[in-house]
Amino acid sequence: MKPIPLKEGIYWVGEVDWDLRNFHGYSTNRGSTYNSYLVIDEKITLIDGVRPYLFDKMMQRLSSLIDPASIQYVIANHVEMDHSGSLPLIMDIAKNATIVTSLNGQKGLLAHYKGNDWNMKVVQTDEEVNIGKRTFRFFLTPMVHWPDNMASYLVEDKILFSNDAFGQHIASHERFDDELYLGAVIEEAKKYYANIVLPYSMLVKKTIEKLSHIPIDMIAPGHGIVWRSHIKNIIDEYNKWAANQTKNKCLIIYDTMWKSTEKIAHALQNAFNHGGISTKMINLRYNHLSDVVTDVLDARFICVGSPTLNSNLLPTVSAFLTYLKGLSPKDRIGLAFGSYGWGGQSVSHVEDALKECGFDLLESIKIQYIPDETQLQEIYEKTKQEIAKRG
Ligand SMILES: Cc1cc2nc3c(=O)[nH]c(=O)nc-3n(C[C@H](O)[C@H](O)[C@H](O)COP(=O)(O)O)c2cc1C
Repeated sequence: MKPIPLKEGIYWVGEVDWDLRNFHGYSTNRGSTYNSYLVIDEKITLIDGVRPYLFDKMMQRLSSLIDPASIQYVIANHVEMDHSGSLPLIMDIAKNATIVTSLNGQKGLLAHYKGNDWNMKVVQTDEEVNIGKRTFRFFLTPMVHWPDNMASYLVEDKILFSNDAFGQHIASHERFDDELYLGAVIEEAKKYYANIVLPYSMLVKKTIEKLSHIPIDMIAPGHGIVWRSHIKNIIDEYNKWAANQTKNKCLIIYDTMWKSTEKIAHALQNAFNHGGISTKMINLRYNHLSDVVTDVLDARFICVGSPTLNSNLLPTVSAFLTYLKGLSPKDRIGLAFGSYGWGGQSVSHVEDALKECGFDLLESIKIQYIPDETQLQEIYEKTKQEIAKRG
């Protein structure tokens, strides 16, 4: 349980969660970490914490460096329990410590951990707190992704403790971006952005703009690896995602009971391919929602298909549409399709959901029972024309 130095006197003291595979419904195939950082100065400062079941391991790391009772500041960048869950345990040990947080952080922490009488210092954007040789400057980042979020910048060492921003769910022995395969780290950062940050892209843009004025040697997020060699790469990616830059890529997302809807899906695939658009077939029975929305992040076309089941959608498609609406990606081109037997309500349900997302819709495709070769050819021709109209 060794602490890992970031710079002199600054250590990662978090914990790796090797077994985590589901994080409030987000599939974390590579596990995760909860990153807590310790700054040893005149006033010993702890930044964020771990989930309570990992507290003892975190304490072992801390205790190898300092007496945990001597912690004077605990910076709470975010109220969510993966970072704050061990705060009551820390405050029981560091009885004289002051929690440094945003105003919404204070409200959120007191609403989570009721009945506590902690010393708390509320900070604003650009406010500074001196801890000896070093100074923390705070940047409030409300709604990236909770109202309480903030980032803490260690001025002299040029380290940005960004909490959820720039994070990735990766469990690894390695702690830095240059110690792992960069493509995999960016892919996990993309998944994190799509599932957690996407609805708040406008605010992300503003945050990046604000941060562009400060020199940064390291970005130390709340999950995953610390950025020190590829800071420009991750900021460039964040800029693209926040600007909603899509590729000429089409997702054909569906489920099917007897493969009729799947036949339509393949006819659509051929039409998009003919238009020079790369396609990805995503059967919701075999793909996790959090992976599907990772693809949504940079796809221009989103086709969604469901057969009619009991006058409604297949539950997998329904769940996907609910998740998609919540994440609200903007400026996509959508298409609803599906097979039915008699009422055929599924396609209009998909259409309604895609309209609610604000997508520009291509003409929907609805086929009774099994599409034959003529119908599939018609779907192909019609979709080709629709795509051509969009340029
Ligand atoms: C359990 C069950 C319930 C169904 N309910 C409806 C329905 O309410 N309305 C309807 O139009 N078709 C209904 N169907 C018919 C299917 O939509 C139809 O068989 C369709 O072709 C299936 O498409 P798929 O092969 O893509 O699953 C139902 C089929 C099943 C198996």
